[in-house]
Amino acid sequence: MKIGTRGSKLALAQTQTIADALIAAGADVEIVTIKTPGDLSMKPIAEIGIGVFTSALRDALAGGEIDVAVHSYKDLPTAPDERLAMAGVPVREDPRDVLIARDGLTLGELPQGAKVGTGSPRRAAQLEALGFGLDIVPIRGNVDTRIRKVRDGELDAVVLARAGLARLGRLDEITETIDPIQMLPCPAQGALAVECRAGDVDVEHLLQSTVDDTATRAVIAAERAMLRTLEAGCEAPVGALADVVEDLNDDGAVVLRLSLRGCAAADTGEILRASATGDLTEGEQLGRAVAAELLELGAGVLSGPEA
Ligand SMILES: NCc1[nH]cc(CCC(=O)O)c1CC(=O)O
Repeated sequence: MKIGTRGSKLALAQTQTIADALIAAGADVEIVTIKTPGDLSMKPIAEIGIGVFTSALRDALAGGEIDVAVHSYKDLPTAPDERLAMAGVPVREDPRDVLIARDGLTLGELPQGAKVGTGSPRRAAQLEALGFGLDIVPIRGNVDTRIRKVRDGELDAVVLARAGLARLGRLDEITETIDPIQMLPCPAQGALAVECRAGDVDVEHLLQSTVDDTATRAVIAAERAMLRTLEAGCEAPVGALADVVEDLNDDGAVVLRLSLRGCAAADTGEILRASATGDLTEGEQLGRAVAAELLELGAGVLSGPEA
């Protein structure tokens, strides 16, 4: 079974976890790396286009060059690919964003005018809205490159996904895990998407029984439905975080519910927020409802070009 992945250190680390699970289940696997336009160009993501990290992998999968594709879920476009099946959504890593700053500093301790690197409009919009007077510097590149800009003194700090650092064994370099009250992560951040060809039922069943997690599917469904309703891509200034929470029903019994918080930047720079809870099985409806509230608050103005 050929498992396709991007060739970055992070992509290889996350693909290895899937390969290990399949090997443990008795499968014979080989990892195949595929170059994507997102790896070959250092232009801002918005200029390269949608699916820059995922389209080449999906084409290789549909064309039979590989049998399984492992993606960072948040890099996938919101439109489904009818050629493929989403066969596995493994337990996700901590979805929060983190700060890596010089001298062990936290966001609140950075001086006014401190240079904070991020290429993400979502992170930039939420950092600006904190009102700390930070100087947001657009950057791209892999995790190593971004952290090096802090070590070299070019930047005071960078904001990254905690999940990427966890997978690379670099959690000890974090100077603050940012509270979702200050910054909501990208929808599906920290989650993986494992696809096979539609109709390849043996592979689909194997993935479902080895790497799939029902609770993760529920939270991802809510976050992604919100994003899809806002017609925004992974580079849009949209944050979302769903959690499975305990609640009491009318009889006083404990039930599991889905809680979703979302935010979107208005063109004024103001961050609009909405949240709701719903049934565990109704992530889609919950996501659409929170998106509808954000649109009503004025988020419609940002559903322009996505990338
Ligand atoms: N935007 C690039 C990207 N795509 C996936 C991750 C790793 C985190 C994840 O798996 O969600 C990253 C790096 C980052 O945002 O710091």
